[in-house]
Amino acid sequence: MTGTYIQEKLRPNHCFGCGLDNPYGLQIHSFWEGDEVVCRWTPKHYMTGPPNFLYGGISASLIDCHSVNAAVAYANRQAGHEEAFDPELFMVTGTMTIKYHKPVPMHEVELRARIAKVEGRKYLVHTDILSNGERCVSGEVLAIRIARMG
Ligand SMILES: CCCCCCCC/C=C\CCCCCCCC(=O)SCCNC(=O)CCNC(=O)[C@H](O)C(C)(C)COP(=O)(O)OP(=O)(O)OC[C@H]1O[C@@H](n2cnc3c(N)ncnc32)[C@H](O)[C@@H]1OP(=O)(O)O
Repeated sequence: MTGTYIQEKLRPNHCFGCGLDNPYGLQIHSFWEGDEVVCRWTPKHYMTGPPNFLYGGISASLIDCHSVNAAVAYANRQAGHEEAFDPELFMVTGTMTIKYHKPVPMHEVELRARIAKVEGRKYLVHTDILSNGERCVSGEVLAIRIARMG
């Protein structure tokens, strides 16, 4: 792992997926590994969908927040604000497409995101969810930069 977690640079943040200040949320912790943003995360026992497998909506939430946070980290890196993020650099999800390749077992998963394209305010991010190194879910998220809300 290189550097601290991306979410630590986004506080205060009560977002259900990525807010470290939301004790009821998913509490993802993402970090740079080369040009990819990585997160390792373990489901709670009550997050099942199909018996013994992760609920698909949780997979979508993980991909959503991990991808948007990756885009925010990328934009800050490009702007030279890697250590302390620029509070004006804020993004939301515009569009998200999820493909469920295989059911996700109820143990630790790894998310891997990479920035595929930047066009003006739009950041296209590809993220995979892997279980034991095998791709189970993939997502394409369009993060859109906006003026800071809240
Ligand atoms: C020291 C640092 C401290 C920082 C502290 C921060 C604390 C918190 C930090 C971090 C939290 C991170 C939180 C992560 C959040 C997780 C993900 C979510 O749950 S987000 C919630 C769900 N998403 C929404 O609610 C969006 C709702 N939609 C909107 O607000 C607008 O529609 C918005 C912003 C998406 C676009 O509206 P416009 O008026 O600003 O801009 P227009 O001109 O319409 O679009 C700009 C460009 O984007 C395209 N675009 C717009 N919407 C699109 C869409 N849905 N799909 C595809 N393209 C779209 C347009 O075609 C346009 O492209 P062309 O420039 O012409 O090429």
